[in-house]
Amino acid sequence: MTEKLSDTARKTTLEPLLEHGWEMVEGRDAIKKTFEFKNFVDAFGYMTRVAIWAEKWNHHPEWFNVYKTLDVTLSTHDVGGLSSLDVKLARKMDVLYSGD
Ligand SMILES: C[C@H](O)[C@H](O)[C@H]1CNC2=NC(N)=NC(=O)C2=N1
Repeated sequence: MTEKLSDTARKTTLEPLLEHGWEMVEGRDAIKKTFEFKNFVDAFGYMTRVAIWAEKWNHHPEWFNVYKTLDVTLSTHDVGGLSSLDVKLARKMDVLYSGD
Protein backbone atom coordinates (compact mmCIF):
# COMPACT_ATOMS: atom_id res chain seq x y z
CA MET A 1 0.00 0.00 0.00
CA THR A 2 1.46 3.36 -1.04
CA GLU A 3 1.95 5.80 1.82
CA LYS A 4 2.77 9.47 2.08
CA LEU A 5 6.49 10.22 2.15
CA SER A 6 7.84 10.27 5.70
CA ASP A 7 9.80 13.27 6.95
CA THR A 8 13.04 11.28 6.63
CA ALA A 9 12.17 10.15 3.12
CA ARG A 10 11.42 13.73 2.16
CA LYS A 11 14.90 14.76 3.22
CA THR A 12 16.69 11.95 1.45
CA THR A 13 14.60 11.62 -1.70
CA LEU A 14 12.89 14.96 -2.29
CA GLU A 15 15.83 17.25 -1.70
CA PRO A 16 17.88 16.01 -4.68
CA LEU A 17 14.85 16.60 -6.90
CA LEU A 18 14.43 20.12 -5.55
CA GLU A 19 18.06 20.71 -6.48
CA HIS A 20 17.26 19.59 -10.03
CA GLY A 21 14.57 22.08 -10.87
CA TRP A 22 11.60 20.54 -9.09
CA GLU A 23 9.73 22.82 -6.71
CA MET A 24 7.10 22.31 -4.02
CA VAL A 25 3.59 23.42 -5.08
CA GLU A 26 2.25 26.24 -2.91
CA GLY A 27 -0.41 24.95 -0.53
CA ARG A 28 -0.28 21.37 -1.79
CA ASP A 29 1.80 18.31 -1.01
CA ALA A 30 3.04 18.05 -4.60
CA ILE A 31 6.08 18.89 -6.74
CA LYS A 32 6.17 20.70 -10.06
CA LYS A 33 8.62 21.35 -12.85
CA THR A 34 8.53 22.98 -16.30
CA PHE A 35 10.28 21.27 -19.21
CA GLU A 36 11.18 23.17 -22.38
CA PHE A 37 11.70 21.51 -25.78
CA LYS A 38 12.89 22.56 -29.23
CA ASN A 39 9.39 22.24 -30.67
CA PHE A 40 5.96 20.72 -30.14
CA VAL A 41 6.84 17.36 -31.65
CA ASP A 42 9.77 16.93 -29.26
CA ALA A 43 7.52 17.88 -26.34
CA PHE A 44 4.85 15.44 -27.42
CA GLY A 45 7.39 12.69 -28.04
CA TYR A 46 8.69 13.16 -24.52
CA MET A 47 5.16 13.01 -23.14
CA THR A 48 4.64 9.76 -25.03
CA ARG A 49 7.77 8.24 -23.51
CA VAL A 50 6.74 9.34 -20.02
CA ALA A 51 3.21 8.01 -20.61
CA ILE A 52 4.59 4.52 -21.21
CA TRP A 53 6.31 4.54 -17.81
CA ALA A 54 3.31 6.15 -16.11
CA GLU A 55 1.08 3.39 -17.43
CA LYS A 56 3.58 0.69 -16.50
CA TRP A 57 3.76 2.00 -12.95
CA ASN A 58 0.09 3.00 -12.80
CA HIS A 59 1.15 6.43 -11.63
CA HIS A 60 0.23 9.41 -13.80
CA PRO A 61 1.39 13.00 -13.98
CA GLU A 62 -0.79 16.06 -13.98
CA TRP A 63 0.55 17.99 -16.95
CA PHE A 64 -0.22 20.89 -19.23
CA ASN A 65 1.45 21.29 -22.61
CA VAL A 66 1.45 24.42 -24.76
CA TYR A 67 3.60 24.17 -27.92
CA LYS A 68 7.16 23.39 -26.66
CA THR A 69 6.52 23.88 -22.94
CA LEU A 70 5.36 21.18 -20.57
CA ASP A 71 4.28 21.97 -17.00
CA VAL A 72 4.24 18.90 -14.77
CA THR A 73 2.82 18.39 -11.30
CA LEU A 74 3.29 15.16 -9.39
CA SER A 75 1.32 13.98 -6.39
CA THR A 76 -0.32 10.72 -5.36
CA HIS A 77 -4.08 11.21 -5.35
CA ASP A 78 -4.73 7.95 -3.48
CA VAL A 79 -2.83 9.21 -0.43
CA GLY A 80 -3.49 12.92 -0.86
CA GLY A 81 0.12 13.91 -1.14
CA LEU A 82 3.63 12.95 -2.17
CA SER A 83 4.66 9.31 -2.16
CA SER A 84 7.65 7.30 -3.37
CA LEU A 85 5.84 6.89 -6.69
CA ASP A 86 6.13 10.60 -7.31
CA VAL A 87 9.86 10.48 -6.57
CA LYS A 88 10.24 7.51 -8.93
CA LEU A 89 8.37 9.21 -11.74
CA ALA A 90 10.17 12.52 -11.24
CA ARG A 91 13.54 10.75 -11.44
CA LYS A 92 12.44 8.94 -14.60
CA MET A 93 11.24 12.19 -16.15
CA ASP A 94 14.59 13.82 -15.47
CA VAL A 95 16.46 10.85 -16.98
CA LEU A 96 14.27 10.82 -20.09
CA TYR A 97 14.66 14.57 -20.46
CA SER A 98 18.45 14.37 -20.14
CA GLY A 99 18.50 11.87 -22.97
CA ASP A 100 20.41 9.27 -20.94
C1 LIG B 1 -7.43 3.21 -10.22
C2 LIG B 1 -5.98 3.59 -10.49
O1 LIG B 1 -5.13 2.51 -10.19
C3 LIG B 1 -5.57 4.73 -9.56
O2 LIG B 1 -6.47 5.80 -9.77
C4 LIG B 1 -4.13 5.23 -9.83
C5 LIG B 1 -3.93 5.75 -11.23
N1 LIG B 1 -2.88 6.74 -11.34
C6 LIG B 1 -2.55 7.53 -10.32
N2 LIG B 1 -1.72 8.58 -10.49
C7 LIG B 1 -1.43 9.43 -9.47
N3 LIG B 1 -0.63 10.48 -9.67
N4 LIG B 1 -1.94 9.21 -8.26
C8 LIG B 1 -2.75 8.19 -7.96
O3 LIG B 1 -3.19 8.03 -6.81
C9 LIG B 1 -3.09 7.27 -9.02
N5 LIG B 1 -3.86 6.22 -8.83
